[in-house]
Amino acid sequence: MSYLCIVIKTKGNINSPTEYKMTKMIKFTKMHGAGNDYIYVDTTKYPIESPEKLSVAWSAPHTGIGSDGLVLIGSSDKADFNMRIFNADGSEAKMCGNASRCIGKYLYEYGLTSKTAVTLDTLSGIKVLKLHVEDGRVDTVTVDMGIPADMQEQTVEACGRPFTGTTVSMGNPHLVIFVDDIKEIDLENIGPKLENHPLFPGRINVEFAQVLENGKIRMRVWERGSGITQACGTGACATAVAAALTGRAGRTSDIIMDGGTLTIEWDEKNGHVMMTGGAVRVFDGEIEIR
Ligand SMILES: N[C@@H](CCC[C@H](N)C(=O)O)C(=O)O
Repeated sequence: MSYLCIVIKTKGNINSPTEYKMTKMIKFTKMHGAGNDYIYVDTTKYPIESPEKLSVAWSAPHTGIGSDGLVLIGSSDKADFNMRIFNADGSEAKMCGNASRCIGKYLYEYGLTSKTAVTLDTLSGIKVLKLHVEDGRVDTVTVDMGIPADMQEQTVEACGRPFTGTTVSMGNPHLVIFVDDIKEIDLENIGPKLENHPLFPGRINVEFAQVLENGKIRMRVWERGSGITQACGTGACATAVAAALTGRAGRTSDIIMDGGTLTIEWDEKNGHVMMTGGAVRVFDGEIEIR
């Protein structure tokens, strides 16, 4: 089977062409985890040269495919597979919780692995994915997200008012702010101000959270490089960690986001954060690169 179609168009004399135009067809899969949607490309079959630019172009809702960013699946000499994640603005992040679950589903259901424990090489280290399979399909995935770091209380001003939150790194940086009523938060305006606050020179992901009853936490996220998304896996982990650290919750929380819920357990013994949730394939497609 041929996966790559290359069309070379020439202008002028064939012996001294003045311009070559190469068109490549790239097969991709659109997937989401709790509504956090990315375009997935298997780069072992479709190598990609400028993922930063393609992430911007393909993520655009009207002129592209429409997504929160681009995820590249590749091979690794340290783990079973490799993941690279690009936000909708083309910036590369070190880790993505929702994408790691979707990759687990992709690998198993497209026959790239028959393992149900898969290791994934990311810029934030090797993550272990445990696939929960039902009737040959990956229903949910548990990811060992590692040990949270850089936890600190911070007060930051935005839109003329102070916000006190907890910073948590889950490989990528988060600022988690607990509020009494999440509906009162104007995330569209406050989010970008906090993301780009001078206190965070590398920019930051921002989560607003409200504690509900029975270990449930309602959270909304403004993602660095992508804006408001329906969910953030690393953000859900950061929220659960911040809630436990500040005595607002125990070691296990259900984080309810706009697009779905993730269960987060912060293991008391080894300090690792375990994230469990679904992964959904939306459609397969083909797109041309010129
Ligand atoms: N949506 C992701 C995180 C993606 C990267 C983030 N925007 C960053 O720049 O750090 C998740 O599910 O974790």
